[in-house]
Amino acid sequence: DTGSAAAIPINEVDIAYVTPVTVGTPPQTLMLDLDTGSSDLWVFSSLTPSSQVRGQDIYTPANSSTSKLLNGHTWSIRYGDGSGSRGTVYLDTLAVGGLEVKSQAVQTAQEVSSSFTQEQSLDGLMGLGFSTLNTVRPSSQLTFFDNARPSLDEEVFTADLKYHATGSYDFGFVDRAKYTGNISYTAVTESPGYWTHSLSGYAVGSGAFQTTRLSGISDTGTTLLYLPTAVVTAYYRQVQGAQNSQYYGGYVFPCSSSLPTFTFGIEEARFTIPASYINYTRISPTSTTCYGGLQSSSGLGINIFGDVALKAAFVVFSGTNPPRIGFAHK
Ligand SMILES: Cc1c(C=O)c(-c2nnc3c4c(C[n+]5cc6c(C)n(C)c(C)c6c(Cl)n5)n(C)c(C)c4cnn23)c(C)n1C
Repeated sequence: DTGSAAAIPINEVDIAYVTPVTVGTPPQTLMLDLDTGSSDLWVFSSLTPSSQVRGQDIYTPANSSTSKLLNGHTWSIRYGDGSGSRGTVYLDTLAVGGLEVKSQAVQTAQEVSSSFTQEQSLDGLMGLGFSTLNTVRPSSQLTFFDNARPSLDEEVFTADLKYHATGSYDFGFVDRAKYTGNISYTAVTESPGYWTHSLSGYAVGSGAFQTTRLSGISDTGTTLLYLPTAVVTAYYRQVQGAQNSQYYGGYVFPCSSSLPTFTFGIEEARFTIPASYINYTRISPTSTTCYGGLQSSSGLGINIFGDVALKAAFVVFSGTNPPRIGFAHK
């Protein structure tokens, strides 16, 4: 089996991407953020207090003939930006891009933090991390990818996220039409449940490539690219008027400044992030100060290769044993 679905940016700066997912019988369509940095599949639902729902589509288990309450099971998750949600669990049929799983744990939110309520175009998340990270208790549940594995033609899913455009997620196959050249693979460690791997180094603009292994997680659910302070200061040193603002919580610069590209290595391969991806957004609609798409990971305890980096490549998440991750040009 295979599946293929769109990855649609939810706003004009690609702050997150959503993918149509059908749940239940008859199918209820929700727009979920496929997130390789977590492993819970949770949705706005008929159990979410109406005061916390503002325009989202909801999943109503009572309207699905195939829904089954997973008795006595609850979940609670906290994300890197401080947002969170919690609730109960149903099992139901769920499909992404024509790929169906019969008995997927669908975590129904009974409480969501305000940042989720405020984001009307996001109806929940589909975690595509390793199932060890799943927060359902007393027994943890499998991700959609882990449930689909036995029926997949190939134990992979791929992410083709695009800059200011709709990309795609494919399950069970690597679409030769979506990339050029070869795929450069590197080892993944499942600790502690993220797609953790290393970069072989980096370069700022046309500068020399710095060979240094940088460990981090490829996380489709994180907007920006977070790297060590040494790397980030080397980058913004090349940007007129850039400063690390306590007020804005990161590197900002005059929107008129010209930015260098940023290149990262996957083993011998090199991927260059265009300057436009790093000139992320104005700090407010009328401001002439812009916020960088490359920020420091100090304080996070981990480097995060978020969408700013991932959209510069075609990425293969391979669930083989041992797992590996591949990057190709597109
Ligand atoms: C350690 C870490 C992160 C780890 O991942 C992280 C981060 N970066 N994007 C996101 C997240 C997103 C993507 N995302 C980011 C958004 C921002 C910054 N804003 C203002 C809005 C409205 C957003 C939406 Cl709707 N969506 N989502 C949906 C979730 C649940 C995230 C959780 N964390 N997160 C940050 C900012 N930090 C410091």
